[in-house]
Amino acid sequence: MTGRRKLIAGNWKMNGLKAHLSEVSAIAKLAGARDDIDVALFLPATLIAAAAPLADGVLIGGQDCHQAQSGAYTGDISAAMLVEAGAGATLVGHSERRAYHGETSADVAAKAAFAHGAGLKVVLCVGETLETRELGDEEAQDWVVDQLLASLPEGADPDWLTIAYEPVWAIGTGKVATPPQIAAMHATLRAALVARLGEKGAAMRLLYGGSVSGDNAADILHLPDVDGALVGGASLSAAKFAPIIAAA
Ligand SMILES: O=C(CO)COP(=O)(O)O
Repeated sequence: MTGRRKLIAGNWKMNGLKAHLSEVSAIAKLAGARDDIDVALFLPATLIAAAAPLADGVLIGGQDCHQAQSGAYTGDISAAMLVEAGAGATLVGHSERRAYHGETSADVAAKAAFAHGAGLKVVLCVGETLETRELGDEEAQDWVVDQLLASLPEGADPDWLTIAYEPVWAIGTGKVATPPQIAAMHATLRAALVARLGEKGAAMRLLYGGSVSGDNAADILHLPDVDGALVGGASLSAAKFAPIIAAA
C-alpha cells in the first residue's frame, strides 16, 4: 500500500450552465457512497457558489487562479474570490491555459503557491505535446520532468498539492496513452518528485488525464504510480463519470 488515497477529479472546462447543477448533485451522491476515495469537480467559476452547497463530500474547485491578490487583471479570478465562492481547490497549469493564455511554468508555480496561501488545494497539470512525444518516449519523459520541476511551487507538499500528467495529444482526442506509456511516465515523475522532495514526493498524488472513460479507467487506475484521474468530457454527466468512480 502506498498510503495515497485515490482522487477522481472532473474538469468541466468551459461547459456547464445552472441547468447542469443536477449533474453535480448526482455526482455528489456517487461520491457519498465511497468513503475510500476522494472526488473533486473543477467547475466554471460561475457555477461554484451554486454547486458548493449541493456537493457535500465532493471537493469543488476552480480551473485557474491569478498569482496576485487583486488588481488590474481583466477577466482573471483570484484565489480569494474562489474561496469566497465556496471552492476548496483549483487547477493550475492546465495545457489549455499554457497554450491559449501563454502561461509559463514560472507563472504556474506562482499561481500554485498563491492558491495554497489562500487555503486552496491545488492540482498542477503537466504534459507534453504530440510533437514532443514523437521525439521518443524517453525524450517525452525528460521534457515533462523539466516542466514539472519548473512548475513546482515553493513548499510543495502532498497535503495540498497533487500533480496531474495529461499528455496534450490525449486530451479530448479519444486517443488515450497506453498503459505502458502511462506507467513509464508516472514512474519517471515519481522518481523526480522523490529526488526533489524526498518523502513528500513519495506521498504526492499523481493523476493521469486524457480521454479517460468508463472503458479504460480500470486499466489506468490500477497502474502502480497512478493515484487517480483528471477527467474532462466524461465528467460532464454522472452517468459517464460513475463507471470511472467505480473503477477507482
Ligand atoms: O484535459 C482533461 C482534463 O483536465 C482531459 O480531457 P478529456 O478527458 O476530455 O480528454
